[in-house]
Amino acid sequence: MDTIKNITIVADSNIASLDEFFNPSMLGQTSTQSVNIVSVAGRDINAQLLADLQPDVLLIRSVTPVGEALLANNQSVQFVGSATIGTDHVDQNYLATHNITFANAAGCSKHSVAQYVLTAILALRPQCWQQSMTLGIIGLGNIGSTLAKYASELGWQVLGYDPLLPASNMNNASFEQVLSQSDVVSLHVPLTDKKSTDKKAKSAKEAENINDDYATRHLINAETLAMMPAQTMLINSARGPVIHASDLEADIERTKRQVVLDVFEHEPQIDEGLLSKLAIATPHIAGYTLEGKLRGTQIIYDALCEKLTVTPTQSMHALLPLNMFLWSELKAHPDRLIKFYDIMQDDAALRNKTIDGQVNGTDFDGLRRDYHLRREWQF
Ligand SMILES: NC(=O)C1=CN([C@@H]2O[C@H](COP(=O)(O)OP(=O)(O)OC[C@H]3O[C@@H](n4cnc5c(N)ncnc54)[C@H](O)[C@@H]3O)[C@@H](O)[C@H]2O)C=CC1
Ligand SMILES: O=C(O)C(=O)[C@H](O)COP(=O)(O)O
Repeated sequence: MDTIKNITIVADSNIASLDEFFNPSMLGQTSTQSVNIVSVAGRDINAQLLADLQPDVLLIRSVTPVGEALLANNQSVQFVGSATIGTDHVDQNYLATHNITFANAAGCSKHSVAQYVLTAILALRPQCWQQSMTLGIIGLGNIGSTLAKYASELGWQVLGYDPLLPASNMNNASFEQVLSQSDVVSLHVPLTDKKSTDKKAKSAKEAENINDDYATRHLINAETLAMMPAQTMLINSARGPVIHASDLEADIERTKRQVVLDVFEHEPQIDEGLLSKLAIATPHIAGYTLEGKLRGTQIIYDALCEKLTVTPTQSMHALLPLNMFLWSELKAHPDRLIKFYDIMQDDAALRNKTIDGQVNGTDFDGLRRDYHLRREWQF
């Protein structure tokens, strides 16, 4: 791609600071070269649009499925960047076999999501500021391990389960132990699927390094929910289909469990039956801080610069206003939580969109598009 004169980029308009990062000067272009950036809603990026625009670069977030259906007739795209941690919407094997470079933004919002989880717990159980409790964490990668650090700052016990990592003082329990012995269980796994007998699908999983003995779709279902005492809170800020939605609804009906969902199995449509039973519900914004989103953009910008063999010159730090949100201050003044993050406001905004027994996809996406990005607390 370093020989391309003019670069055409199709990008999800929900990517933060697109123009500040992806312009001729920041992409090392000379005065005779141009960067044409077309930004559209992520769900509107389709094969026809790519055929019409013939972009060199595709920049997405989590709502654009990328694979054969999108790229079968592609002659132009050489780089796909997803400004997200999750990659379940991208067929990475398809990209690799078609010689298309892929980058995602691993870890970009790990503090933001961990802070979302902490806020949810402390909003629902303020006594946990003073009292020790056991936090169960399923998935101890970037977000799970960051959450564990906050938990230990608060003097909480951590029971962690991650079968793909070595045992450690954090990775210290079985799945059953985490579910049955925790006061709160928080999910931080990627969305992955079970073994396929189809050879092609199997090698795709191998290429993406997914160990499907531990597939996470419907990891939380009627059987696993039954392992959790009724008073155990459940939080999902990973991916909706990690929890079987109708099993969860039946479980809450039976146990009156406190459940916090940022992600939903049938997102972006949310059924009021489930919504009305949740302790906190938010529209997939756990990672939506200014820092989390800008870091996502920075990571894919750096990767594109590498592909273009130019030195990255834009830095998110030049775009960030002063951040006054210090974790040390909040820890010393728990009564300031609402000023750091008013999670109940996000909850109310989602519930207020209920019409005719559901929140529709347009309204759900609108809440995300127009979200006032919060600030990440400095740890
Ligand atoms: N709600 C939101 O706004 C956001 C949601 N996410 C979601 O959070 C997920 C986790 O993010 P990171 O921690 O950064 O990813 P990561 O890749 O750093 O960590 C995921 C961990 O889960 C483990 N894992 C995989 N299968 C497992 C299983 N069956 N049981 C237990 N552990 C398992 C892996 O070994 C890995 O250590 C992402 O894949 C994404 O889907 C990420 C960012 C924002
Ligand atoms: O990074 C991820 O993974 C996420 O879930 C994102 O924060 C979600 O944001 P969108 O990509 O859907 O804007």
